[in-house]
Amino acid sequence: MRQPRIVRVGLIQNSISVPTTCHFAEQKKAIMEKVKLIIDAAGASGVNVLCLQEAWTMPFAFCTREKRWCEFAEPADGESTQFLQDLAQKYNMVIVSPILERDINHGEIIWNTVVVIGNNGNMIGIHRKNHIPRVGDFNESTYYMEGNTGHPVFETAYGKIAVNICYGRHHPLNWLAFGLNGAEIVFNPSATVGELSEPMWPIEARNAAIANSYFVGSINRVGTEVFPNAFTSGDGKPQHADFGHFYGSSHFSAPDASCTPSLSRYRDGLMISDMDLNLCRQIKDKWGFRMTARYDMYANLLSEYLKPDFKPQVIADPLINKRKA
Ligand SMILES: NC(=O)NCCC(=O)O
Repeated sequence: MRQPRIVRVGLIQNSISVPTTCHFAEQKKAIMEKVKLIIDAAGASGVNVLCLQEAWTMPFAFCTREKRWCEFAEPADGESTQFLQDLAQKYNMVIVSPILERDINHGEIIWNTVVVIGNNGNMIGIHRKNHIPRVGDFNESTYYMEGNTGHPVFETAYGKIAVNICYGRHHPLNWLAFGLNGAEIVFNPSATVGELSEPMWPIEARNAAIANSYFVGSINRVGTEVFPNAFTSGDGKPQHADFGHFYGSSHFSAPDASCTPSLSRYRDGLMISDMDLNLCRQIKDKWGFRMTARYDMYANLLSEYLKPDFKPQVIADPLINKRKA
């Protein structure tokens, strides 16, 4: 009986614009100029909520473990947020902006953060990446720690949104927590390469959308970023100067298990999809996942598991070694 709640949602994937050897200010400016054109296209298309890719203002330099890339970090209300605030207001659009944050009020430490900008150009709030990868060349723990902002859901003019940043998509409890807080759309801005994660990419977000009865917007950058100094992955293989290929393939998943086609593996792109947020409740009513979830049972297991004297509940076959030859 409710009126449809149609929201037009956009995802932007892009490569960097100039080589990583250029002056940092030039690199950032070039990316901002390129992304502005795509945001303008989203605005002209009537997008209501738009999400950019992880650390969109910079090359994904964390593989290098060189600290000079921290130069790209900026306060949550800094240059890129101010740049996007104007565009959010101009296009009456919510913009989700993942950046490298420098927290000037807390010792200038660095976080992997998303800034949520309302359609009036106001800053609604921030969220910091909960799970930090230590896999292959993704040595991000060199730069920032696990986030301290929990699982906020941002109530915007167009719906309740949340952001599960990149590696957090491998953690089902992270997806769950955004759902428990009432998210209707969860964005997953990412930076990941084909050799590492491509077989997982079409599965994890889609599973999360089904299990949590919400929409998911998955974004990955595109291209191969070559860095000035070679680095190793600590796996005995030769040193190298790039991560491999960021495979794009941004797409949406819906709570009814449907999904859109993906953007290109190679080119910049803007994915736009209209979604009726009523589907979240309709699927909850149909499947009853929340109702049947037995959260009390799992809360109990988790609290037992955290105790130092926890013993796994394993029932061994008493005849396990008794088989005659
Ligand atoms: N940026 C990031 O967290 N990448 C980790 C690699 C992955 O999760 O696929």
